[in-house]
Amino acid sequence: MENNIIQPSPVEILRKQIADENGIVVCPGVYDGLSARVALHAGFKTLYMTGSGTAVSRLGMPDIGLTSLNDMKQNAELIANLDTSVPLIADADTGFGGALMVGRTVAQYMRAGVAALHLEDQVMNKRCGHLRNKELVSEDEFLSRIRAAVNMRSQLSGDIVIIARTDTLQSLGFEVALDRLKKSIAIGADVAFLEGIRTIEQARTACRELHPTPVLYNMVQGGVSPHLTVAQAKELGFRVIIYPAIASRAAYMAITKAMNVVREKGDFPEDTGHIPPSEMYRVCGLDDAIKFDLAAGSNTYNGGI
Ligand SMILES: C[C@](O)(C(=O)O)[C@H](CC(=O)O)C(=O)O
Repeated sequence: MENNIIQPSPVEILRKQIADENGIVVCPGVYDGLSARVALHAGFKTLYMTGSGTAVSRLGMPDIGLTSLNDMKQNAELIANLDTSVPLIADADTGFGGALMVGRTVAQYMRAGVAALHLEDQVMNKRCGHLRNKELVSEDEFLSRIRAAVNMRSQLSGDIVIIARTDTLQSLGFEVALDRLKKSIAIGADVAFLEGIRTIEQARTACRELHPTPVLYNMVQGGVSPHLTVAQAKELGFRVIIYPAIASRAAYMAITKAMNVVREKGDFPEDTGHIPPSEMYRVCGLDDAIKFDLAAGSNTYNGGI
């Protein structure tokens, strides 16, 4: 029976994607069920759950350390399970506390079906990596976060890709940042994430120095890092590229426009999105839901919708 075929787990799929030295894993940032569905419908093979998008969408608050483990884990679980053949890389901020708390975070992300998570070295009162005046924890504290993640992974049966992110470049410089990433890799981190890269030269050097460990590029629109295409990032040596703000910015701009049109014109003209409701429901899995219902012998949707 079709359902008995053992599918590779999301983390197995991701490990294979990342292991391809000639490829680059392209991950659009998504922040909720709809943005994830649209990305899946567009054909992306890996997704990224943005903490920033989670903060603005779930809390209506900025990315300044307000999302809790529960907010992030619930969002990640929802997104990761829409299509388990497409792995999810999820933001885990600082891990939300000391070593024990980081361990809980890793365990909960693993149980939620998340394929990879990233942990950073900002203080708990963190902020978006592309803002000014970030505060950092000591190297020892950061490494204890990574060690806690690695230890929890080996304690549980299962797997998760651990991505070490450092925010030190802004205030402590390139050498310190690279050193923290190298030490994280020595402890067991699988992927390196140098936040806030400023120049192409830094990008190239980081990929070269950290090789063969895969390095992730954070392509934030309007952020501090150089604008790179997928092809350019690949050429520089990156093996993963995330577009964290792609969906949240698009939604923000489109919603703003639609709200202003209705408020100003007292009307909602055709060009502001007249699609039948079923179009969006289809992208959100309507056909599969109907198929499942019919196969169960229910006749709820026999007459169509
Ligand atoms: C990657 C990131 O952590 C995120 O939350 O998506 C943010 C991106 C953003 O704020 O757009 C970051 O700190 O770089």
